[in-house]
Amino acid sequence: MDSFEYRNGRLHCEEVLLSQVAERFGTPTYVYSRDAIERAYLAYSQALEGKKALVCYAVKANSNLAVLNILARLGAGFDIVSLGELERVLKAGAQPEKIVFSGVGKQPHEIVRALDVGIHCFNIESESELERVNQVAGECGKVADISFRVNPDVDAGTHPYISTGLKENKFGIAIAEADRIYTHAASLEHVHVVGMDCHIGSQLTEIAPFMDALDRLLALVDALAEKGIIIQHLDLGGGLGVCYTDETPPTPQAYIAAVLEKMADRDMGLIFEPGRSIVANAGVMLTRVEFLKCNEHKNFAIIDGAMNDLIRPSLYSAYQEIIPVEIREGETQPYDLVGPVCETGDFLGKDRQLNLQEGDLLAVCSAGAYGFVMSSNYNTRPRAAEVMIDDNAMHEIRARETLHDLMRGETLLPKGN
Ligand SMILES: Cc1ncc(COP(=O)(O)O)c(C=O)c1O
Ligand SMILES: N[C@@H](CCCC[NH3+])C(=O)O
Repeated sequence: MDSFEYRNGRLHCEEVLLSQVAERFGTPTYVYSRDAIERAYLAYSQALEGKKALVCYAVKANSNLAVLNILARLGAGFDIVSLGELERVLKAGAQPEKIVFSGVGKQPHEIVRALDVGIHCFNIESESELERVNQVAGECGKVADISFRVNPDVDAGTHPYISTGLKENKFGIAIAEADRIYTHAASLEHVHVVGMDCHIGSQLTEIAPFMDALDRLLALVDALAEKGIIIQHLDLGGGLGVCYTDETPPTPQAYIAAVLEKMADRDMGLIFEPGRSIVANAGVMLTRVEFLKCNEHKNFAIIDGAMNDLIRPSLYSAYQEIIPVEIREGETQPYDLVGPVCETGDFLGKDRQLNLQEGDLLAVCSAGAYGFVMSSNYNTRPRAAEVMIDDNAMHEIRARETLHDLMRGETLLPKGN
């Protein structure tokens, strides 16, 4: 969160006071720092300089067009999981040959469009999907470059909902089956095997599980090479964790150095698909205290941001720091920070030591990843605004939804029957 700092007790992003952002755009509002996004991306791309490598930002973490455009300008590739994400990255200026298409359920029309624009490759997650890509490519008179997402069965040591590389998870093809499936794919006419990928989970704070997975993939690469199936690139997915509170994840530099060491002098391309580690700490969500409500058991601060705006605390019991936009001296008390949504699970933080008054502004930290993108209209609440701080200026990069937006596309039944 080094782009957000206190000066004289007031929280700033660069020279911009966050209280001014709230005044101008209201709350809840997501605020991102262009500088922080750029620095996080460059940590990856510079560590890979001179290598045959692509950094494909995982769009699902934050798909705002302005965010994507910042990354596209730096030459980033993109990891997409839907047609919607594909259209967004194209609009934001992505180079199609730097796009990889992940996800367990690609639909025929999505495959057609991806073939049309000429993406780098499809990360295929099952045999049925292989058949579908082969068939659709045939119908289009094309050959699709493909990679298989191999499930290496390693424990990423992260939250069970965001752990993806165990054999009980729905993702990828089982490593034990990979040899047979690759061999079959090599015999198909409309796919061309170019890569191998894996993604073992998100918010990993240790290098070891990545290295475990890499060892297993490299053994498979070697076994396939003996059969004449040459893997040109390895895609190690995303998953590098960030500091939300006191975690000490490896830096992208340390992680990449460990990967490069293991790759030694193999002549293979590398792809990384970082999401969270590019954007999480480049953003905060501003919210205002509406009411303080205290009883003999609890102090509640009812805030105007809720689980529909930021679902990570409710969904994963995720911890995100919540800090005052203006520090007030004096005694703190433990508060549960709860939103206006009609669910007991609607909280952004519990037992937080704060000195609060009604009307105070708070910043929920590390909200740049899996924040706005996972928001919803539950309780018919408009989705928040998004603002980018760029060169000491604030830019509204998405307006808060209006009442009109909240009913868009719906119709009443015709009268009569
Ligand atoms: C296939 C794939 N790639 C990349 C990512 C991005 O992960 P992270 O945001 O943890 O870097 C994800 C999400 O976990 C994913 O499922
Ligand atoms: N949405 C999750 C991460 C999921 C990663 C997507 N594969 C989070 O907020 O931590």
